[in-house]
Formats: sequence, C-alpha cells, structure tokens
Amino acid sequence: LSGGSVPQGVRRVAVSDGVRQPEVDALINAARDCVGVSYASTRIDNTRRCALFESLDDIEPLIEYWDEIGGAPLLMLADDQSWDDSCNVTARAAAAVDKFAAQHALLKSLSTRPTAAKHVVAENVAIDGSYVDHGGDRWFDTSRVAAVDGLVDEALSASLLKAMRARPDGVDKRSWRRGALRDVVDGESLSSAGACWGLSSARLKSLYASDAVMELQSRIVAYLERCNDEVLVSALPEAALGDAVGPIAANAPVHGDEYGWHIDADPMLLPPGPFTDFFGRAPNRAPGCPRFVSALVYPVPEWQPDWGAPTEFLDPPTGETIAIEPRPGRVVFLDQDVSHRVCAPTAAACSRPRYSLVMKLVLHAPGAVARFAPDPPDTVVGSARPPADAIDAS
Ligand SMILES: O=C(O)CCC(=O)C(=O)O
Ligand SMILES: [Fe+2]
Repeated sequence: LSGGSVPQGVRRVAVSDGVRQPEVDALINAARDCVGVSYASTRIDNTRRCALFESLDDIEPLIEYWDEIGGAPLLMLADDQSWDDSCNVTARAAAAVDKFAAQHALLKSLSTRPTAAKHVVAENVAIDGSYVDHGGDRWFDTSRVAAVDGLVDEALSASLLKAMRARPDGVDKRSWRRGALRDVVDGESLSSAGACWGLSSARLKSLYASDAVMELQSRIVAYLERCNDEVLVSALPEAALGDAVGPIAANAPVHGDEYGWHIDADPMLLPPGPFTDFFGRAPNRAPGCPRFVSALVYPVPEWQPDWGAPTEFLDPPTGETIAIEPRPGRVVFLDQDVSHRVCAPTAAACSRPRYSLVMKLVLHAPGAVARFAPDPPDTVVGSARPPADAIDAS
C-alpha cells in the first residue's frame, strides 16, 4: 500500500489508472458530502476503471449520489475492512472487481455444444454508416445484419414452437396476449413499437429455461465461436437495462398488425447501472467493448413467400431499407442499435402468425470487434458505402 500513513479519521480510496486526477478529487468530494468521511487517494493497477473505498459498509448511497451529480460511469466498490500496511490493496480491488462481475453476470459465458449443423450465410448486409468518435479515436463504422440458414433444423423448430406454446394456425390466447411487453428501447425509455401478440414475462422466463431454447442458444454460441478467434458470449444481463428487458423476446405478428421502427438497445444509451459502471459507455462495435447483438429465429414449420412478413432494416441517413425474408431454420443476427421493424403477414397468410424468437446477446472479444458475419459484407446499404477518405485510411 503506497501513500504512507494517513491522519486519524481519514480513510483511503484506491483508484485505478483509468481514473484521472480531477475525477479522483470529485470522488473524494462526493464521498465527503455523501458519506461524511474524508478520503485520501492511493493508486492501484487494474485494467477496469475502478475505485475501492476502505472500510465502507454501504456504498449504494454514494453510487446514487455519483449518478445524480452526473459522474462518468465508474466502478465504485467498498471494502468492509480497514487497511494496515501489510494489506495488498491491489489484490483486494481485483477480487472485488471479479466479485462484482460475477454478482451481476457481466462476463458469464453461455454454454456451447458442438453441433454438426451446416450453415450458410445467406445475407450479409452493412447498413447505417457513420463516423464515430470515441476515446480520442475516430473511425468509419457500419452496423451489420446477417441471415444464417441451417443452424436450426425442423426438429428444433418444432420443439421451439412447442416451448413457445405457439400454434401454427392461429395465436393461442391462453398463453399469448395483446400488447404484451415490447422490449424495445427508444432513446432512453422503453416504448411500444406496436401492439403485438407476446408472452408474459413469467412465460418468457420459463421459455428461456426450456431445453429447446438452451439448444438454440448453444448452437448460436457455437456459430459465434467459429466466427471469432476469441469471444465470450453472454446473455443480456439484467444489469444492463433492468428486469424489464430480459434475454429473450417472443413475437407473433398476424395480418393487420402495424409496427414502427425500433432499436433493441444501444450500449451508448444505457441508463446508469452496474453494466455501465463496469464497462463504461461505448458505441456498439467499439473494439474491445461489449457488442450488443440480437439473434432472431422464425420457428414456423412452413412459410410461403406470398405470406410476407419480412423483418425490415432501415438506413436512417438515406431512408433506404432492406427486407430479410422469414424462413424456417434461419437465424438473423443484427446489431441491436440498427433500426428495424416487423412487417405483418399478408392477407394470404390468413390467421397464421409469423412467430419469432429473439435472443439478446452481448459479445466480448478482447481488444477486437466481435463478429457474427464474414468480412466484407455482400450487400452495402445507403450510408454504409464508405466515403472515399475512409477507404484511403484503411
Ligand atoms: O420478428 C421480427 O421480425 C423482429 C422482432 C423484433 O425486432 C424484436 O422482437 O425486437
Ligand atoms: Fe427488435
């Protein structure tokens, strides 16, 4: 423990190098105002931006206070012990960081099973291009949407449909309800992107635990592991958007429904919480930062082309759109910050719902951008066509 001895009545706070000195000063002021204790700072090594407070029983009020005064995302941790000179504060901080991650399922990897399933990347689209400034770097960024066929076979489709209590010929009103929670994030608030048949959160919870969904998830993870040298795939944790946005969603659009554009989530727009405290706030696809990806499946036994109901994607700068056809066995991967919408089935589909199941994933690739489709994309929509200077730079 560096910094030597401190005066009576003063405790220490250990801060990692990622926290600049003005922030350390602000933190000490906040602690004085909120906890009523004088802190002296000492530096520690940790790759996370974090601050560990000596002998502090309850850090929650300080975290709330920090958010209220608009402090930047910072992992604030409390050590219930006081530190004597033999105390290895760096190791104590590392243990506290790991404990926090485990508590909030921030880096919990999903299980994977090797599968024989052959897959084909049927659509590989770049959309919504723009320059991004982050952490002193500037780059041309595009979102990706990819349709992968063959990951889901007929047997898995059938068991997914069963687990969803989904009847192919019409919505089963004992399990499905109108205007069920639509887990979309519009700017900062949850909003409705159209009334849709959906499942209650209790049903979604048991659906998420079903063998069929676990099998689907493990195939998706196996695919993502094949796409990346090194990747940790986790389910969207409650720590990111609260318990209103779970790791799974289910939809049953029928003819006559209307839907608006929405995004599933944007890591740059997350509310303050354990997720942002731990990872900070970074644009989706920033290298080394969490990538929010949805994996969408259509577990329908058959779907005729004239029944319609594609998932549509929007390029906001140009207004161009691209439609991806629903197909049994297809998995559509999309960046969660891409604007998209459900299209209702045509009259030809009669009362048949075009079911979809959405898995919300967070991909972590150390130092890199986690991938879910090969580079380069096959289709480039609207603003995703790189400007000449972006090509020059690469
Ligand atoms: O079913 C679809 O086409 C898309 C569903 C969707 O975007 C969602 O549930 O967030
Ligand atoms: Fe969505």
